[in-house]
Amino acid sequence: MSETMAHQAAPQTDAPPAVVAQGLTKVYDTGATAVRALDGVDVAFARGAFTAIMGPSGSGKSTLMHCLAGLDTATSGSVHMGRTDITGLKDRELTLLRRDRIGFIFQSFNLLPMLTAQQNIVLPAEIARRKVEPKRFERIVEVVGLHDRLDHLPVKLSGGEQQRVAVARALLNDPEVVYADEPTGNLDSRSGAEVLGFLRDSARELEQTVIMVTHDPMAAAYADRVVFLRDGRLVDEVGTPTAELVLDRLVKLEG
Ligand SMILES: Nc1ncnc2c1ncn2[C@@H]1O[C@H](COP(=O)(O)OP(=O)(O)OP(=O)(O)O)[C@@H](O)[C@H]1O
Repeated sequence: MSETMAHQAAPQTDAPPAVVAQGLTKVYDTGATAVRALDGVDVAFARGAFTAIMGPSGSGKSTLMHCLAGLDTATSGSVHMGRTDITGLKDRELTLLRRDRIGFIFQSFNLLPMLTAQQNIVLPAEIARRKVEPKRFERIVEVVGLHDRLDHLPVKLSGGEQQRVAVARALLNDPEVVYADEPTGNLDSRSGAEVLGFLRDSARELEQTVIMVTHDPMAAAYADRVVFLRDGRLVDEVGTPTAELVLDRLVKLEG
């Protein structure tokens, strides 16, 4: 999807971006030396857009994602989700924010082995005592193509199918943002392409905001926009990325 289309897909209101970080700084105090993992990051993520975060190893990608998603707290600066300033929230409030407003997809799928695909998909809703809308469930299962796999345990599913279950689980609650951390890191290239296609479709068709950390230029090419970190700073970005363009920028950053 072109950047223009991504912007057209956004609702025509004066709603703020899905996520905004301002002056985001994270210092890890490891005793002898302090590591400045994030050094004043300003970035906004549009609603309904699929954005990839890239950068050399150690540039701060995971730290940025963890601070944006309320999994870690910043040393200074702020993170807004919509109109909510999440910076000052207490642990309990952050837990509820993650449960009710965010979907997560991890490299390692994180499915419960004793539950079927369907049970895994609806588990977060059940824990939160939230009613699952049958239409929404059907739609999501259709998008990720899992109809004939719903009764299977994870061990009976391929890696790609397991990650599709994780994608469905993340999307079911219609979260404001889905964070994906190297979602294709454990998949072969065909299964990876499928999962990335679903993430792209969920942004296009469901207006789902998706923010993904990846090392892989091919994966980043599925996004509407790629932002680049180096030494904890946002140093570049590309709209309407291709794998070649992303690789070119990465090589420049690492050089
Ligand atoms: N818990 C921690 N304690 C101390 N330093 C940390 C901690 N977590 C991360 N760091 C440091 O912060 C910097 C950024 O790390 P981060 O994991 O965010 O980078 P990254 O871009 O995700 O790296 P990679 O691509 O290798 O996963 C690195 O120098 C790292 O060593």
